[in-house]
Amino acid sequence: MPLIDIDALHKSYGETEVLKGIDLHVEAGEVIAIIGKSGSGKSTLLRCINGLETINSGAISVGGEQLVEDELHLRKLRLKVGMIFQQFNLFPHKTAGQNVMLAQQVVKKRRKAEAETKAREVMDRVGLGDKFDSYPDQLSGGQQQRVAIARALAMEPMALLCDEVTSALDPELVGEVLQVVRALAADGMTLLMVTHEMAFARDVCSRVVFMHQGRVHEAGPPSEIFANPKTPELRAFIGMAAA
Ligand SMILES: Nc1ncnc2c1ncn2[C@@H]1O[C@H](COP(=O)(O)OP(=O)(O)OP(=O)(O)O)[C@@H](O)[C@H]1O
Repeated sequence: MPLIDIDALHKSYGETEVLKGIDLHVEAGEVIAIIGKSGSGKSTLLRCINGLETINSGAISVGGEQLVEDELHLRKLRLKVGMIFQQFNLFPHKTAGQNVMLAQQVVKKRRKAEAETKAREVMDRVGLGDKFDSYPDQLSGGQQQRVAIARALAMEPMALLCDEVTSALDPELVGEVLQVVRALAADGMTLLMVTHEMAFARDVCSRVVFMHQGRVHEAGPPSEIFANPKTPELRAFIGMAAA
């Protein structure tokens, strides 16, 4: 059974249907890039998987458990998938380490010592072992985003959803964050990432999903999607992205 199973997902905001029947099945260990024009529904799809948005119809399950919209269930589901956003959303008055410890203590009810051990382990994993006691404003944007990744990893999610995690960064800081994501992929983490980094999608992802007007318009391995796009919409998008 796929780790993330999405069937006939529909999502509207008011009268506007943003997701028009999405089917997507993600196996454990897959690294999927979601690409498409602004407004095609990419972020909304991730937010639905994480239970941040209610859905109108269809079904989403993670780890074999179906998303149903009662609060307790949604909270459990959010624990199974981590999400990383364009903005890092760190608490400015807490150190990097405390930021990584906090959700563990509040949500997972870990004791302080246990949360700290885990926080040190994941800070090491993102290459920031020496920044445990630094405050966010003492860190670069790339380092802050790596703290946000560490914070998600500390919750031991079954999959990570990444929503344009490099878009807010200065160009010279993009590489270090992608390097961390690349290492997670190599370690077997299941990743679903909305990205504008086409070279990264081509090199690292096992599958590329092209969204257009609320639907999965074309999907396949990067070799096919980039070298042999079948639809005019994908051809136009790739042409635009390369420009
Ligand atoms: N909370 C909301 N209320 C109303 N409309 C929304 C809301 N969030 C998104 N939308 C609309 O839904 C559509 C899809 O938005 P979404 O952010 O999912 O697209 P996207 O493909 O991720 O775009 P981008 O690349 O610009 O982030 C857009 O037309 C957007 O204006």
